[in-house]
Amino acid sequence: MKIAVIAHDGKKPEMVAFLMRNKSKLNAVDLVATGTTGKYAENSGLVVTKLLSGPVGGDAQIAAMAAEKKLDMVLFFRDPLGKHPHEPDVQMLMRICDVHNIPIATNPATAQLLLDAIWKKHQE
Ligand SMILES: O=C(CO)COP(=O)(O)O
Repeated sequence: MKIAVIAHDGKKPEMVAFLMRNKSKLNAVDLVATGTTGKYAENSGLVVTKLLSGPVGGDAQIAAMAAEKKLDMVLFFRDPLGKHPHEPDVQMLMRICDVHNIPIATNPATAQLLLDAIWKKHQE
């Protein structure tokens, strides 16, 4: 199972807390993240493949993986109160996930529900 994790700066602490809380489930998962998110994510002790930082193409790299159906799920801890110079990339990533029917969570509550669901499905 391959899961992409992305967090805007204002949401990185929540993202790390989420990873720590779900470490037992995520240990067996192939995790990929945008650059800075990945560095923070490693604080949880999980192994993470780091791509480019979001504003310089990381979101686009994750979108490309989604378009090629190489991802099972995207966990995107968005900060709706922040300004992002790469907002077009953010919109593009969400659009591509919708185009290719890739599950995408944009807040921690949905991320938890999606992870629990995909985990249960894989246990069956
Ligand atoms: O900008 C991002 C998501 O849009 C995340 O990028 P970083 O993980 O490099 O901070």
